[in-house]
Amino acid sequence: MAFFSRPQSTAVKIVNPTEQDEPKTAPRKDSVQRQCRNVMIYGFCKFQDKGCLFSHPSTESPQPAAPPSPSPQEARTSALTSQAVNAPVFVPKLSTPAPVSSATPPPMVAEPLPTSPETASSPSPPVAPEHEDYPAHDLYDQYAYEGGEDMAKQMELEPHYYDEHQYAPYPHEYDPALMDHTYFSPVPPVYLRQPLDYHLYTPTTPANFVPSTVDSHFIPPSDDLRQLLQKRSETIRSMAPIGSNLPEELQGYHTLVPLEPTGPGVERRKLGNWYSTVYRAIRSSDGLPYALWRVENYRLMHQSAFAAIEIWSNIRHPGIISVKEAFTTRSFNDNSVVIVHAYHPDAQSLYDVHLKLKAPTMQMQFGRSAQLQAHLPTLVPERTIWSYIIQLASAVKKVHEVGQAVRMIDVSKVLLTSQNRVRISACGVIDVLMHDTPQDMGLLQQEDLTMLGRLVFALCCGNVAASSGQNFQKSLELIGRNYSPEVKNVALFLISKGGPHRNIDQLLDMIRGKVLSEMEEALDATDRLERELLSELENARLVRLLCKFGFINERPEFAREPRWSETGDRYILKLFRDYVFHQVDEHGNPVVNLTHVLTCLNKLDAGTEERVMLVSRDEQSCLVVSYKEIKQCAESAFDELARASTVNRIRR
Ligand SMILES: Nc1ncnc2c1ncn2[C@@H]1O[C@H](COP(=O)(O)OP(=O)(O)OP(=O)(O)O)[C@@H](O)[C@H]1O
Repeated sequence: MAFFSRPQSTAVKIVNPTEQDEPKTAPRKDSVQRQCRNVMIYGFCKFQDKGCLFSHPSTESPQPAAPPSPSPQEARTSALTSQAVNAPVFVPKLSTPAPVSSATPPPMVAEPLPTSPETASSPSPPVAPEHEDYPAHDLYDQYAYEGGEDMAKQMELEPHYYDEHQYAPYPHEYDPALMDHTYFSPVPPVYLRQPLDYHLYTPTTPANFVPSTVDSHFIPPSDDLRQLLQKRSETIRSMAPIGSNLPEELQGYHTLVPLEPTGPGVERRKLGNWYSTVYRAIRSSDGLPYALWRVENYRLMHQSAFAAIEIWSNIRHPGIISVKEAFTTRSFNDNSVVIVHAYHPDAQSLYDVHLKLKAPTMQMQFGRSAQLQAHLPTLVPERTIWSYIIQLASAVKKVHEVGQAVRMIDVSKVLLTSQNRVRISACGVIDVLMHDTPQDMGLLQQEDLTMLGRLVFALCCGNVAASSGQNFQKSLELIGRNYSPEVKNVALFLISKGGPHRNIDQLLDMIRGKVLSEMEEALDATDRLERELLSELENARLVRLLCKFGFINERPEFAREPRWSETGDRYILKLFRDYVFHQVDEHGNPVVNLTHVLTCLNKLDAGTEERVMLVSRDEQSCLVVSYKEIKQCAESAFDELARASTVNRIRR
């Protein structure tokens, strides 16, 4: 089969329009040509001879007789008339209303006009509001809006133009009885909702407003973001090295993978008096990955040790890695305690990112001096330092608010989980390990601030021990040289022994100005992600469509069904499938054109009127059908299938 192009539409010659062809432009709606609203409502205008500027048809009778069979426009006018019998007299608003005399009672509304029984009883159809039907008091604004400023000005200059008593009939309160119910319909209007044209992709915000190629503070350029997410998916699926010798099952978790190097020869640091290892494992009940903190050789004597875990499991904050649960286990052939946290694939500690000496990768390129330089950690930019301070301060604030202390804010325990996004890990671990050592919570919270100060020193100076005794002065000078005085102040405030008055709120007050720009970046990130999401929105729709096609096409039970045979109505689905996926070019080579497939599927989903020529495999017959017809056919085939699947389930 050859690749068919879409049937061409008939060519239409484009010529300059002649004068006769040109549409007659409607005469400008000047106020003088506009019919007076009083005439429309009441059939006459009492100001006709008193200077009313609107047009008044030369009719003798102020009460026009109802026409025998009204045209739609007339019917509408009669409906309006029937509703307007109690309406107040139309009085254009003046900017300086004349005072109302209290002595003379204001004239009341016009007498109800006799209406034809037909128009009086029949409910009026919902009518879209038009300018003419707006309440009279909006008319002044209407003129100004439509460009009738001259008229409006004229009205303004003639304050005595109207009878001053005419102002009173207007009630100050909103009277529903006076409402034009064609406008404020008590019954919700019925709309015929048209489906979206899915073949037209939803436009996103203009690229220069939310640029996706720019490396913003929290979100890398779109391509990198996708790579990053792909890499994370891959990380989640990675396997443990062979010979890891890990338990197959651990209290409802399986497929353990160590997240740090283990085994003989690996240098290990202790957490307090204990060694710890972090694993990733899949939870059987939900199939999701979690980070398991295992503290080795720890014999837990009392269940009360887990009291803090309950508190931690209720803390939700974007700067804290959530705690799920904790348990003891002997599956590692020892007494281990395991604390389960949320897992963030490819997370790296701040130590690994900023402080760890990097391998000398540039040796070949730049020689020995470059090699030595390559070992040195690079200076962390001030913007990044502020971002970390703000995020961590916000996390600390949350923890202190619930009467808890973080107890572990360290470059090795703060993880970078995505671009410039940090989270405190290992929460609850120290609480479990030290559960039998009573501690003053106020002091622990003070210690949190000091630990945050040490972290700031370490990051600014590229040295874990930057805030320790002998390094302190030199580190302070270094911070003063490389960072703004505000960073230095914050670092000093945090590290100083401030006494019980030093608290997280004071820190937040100090960094208030920086929080604003952080928030802007965060909102920018939300916009960026929303835009990315929007561009992926159509994927799910197309997958669903393809799945439907997969379900209905080539089912063995349809092989002898007359409806799917060459004379059956479902035959077009077979041919359409060939048209979309099985085309060959004029040399008989398969056409593998994703754009063609997507275009066809989108048009099918939209059910467009566009026609397509479908040719049988033997090229003996061809059908010209619209996408709309194919869609109807596909939907009815799928509905039948879906119904059959339910029936069988019920029978079983
Ligand atoms: N919740 C988590 N999600 C994803 N990865 C994590 C999580 N918690 C820890 N990790 C990973 O596990 C690694 C080991 O964590 P750990 O706290 O033991 O760090 P470390 O650098 O080995 O510190 P230490 O030397 O004190 O043990 C971290 O570097 C981090 O990459």
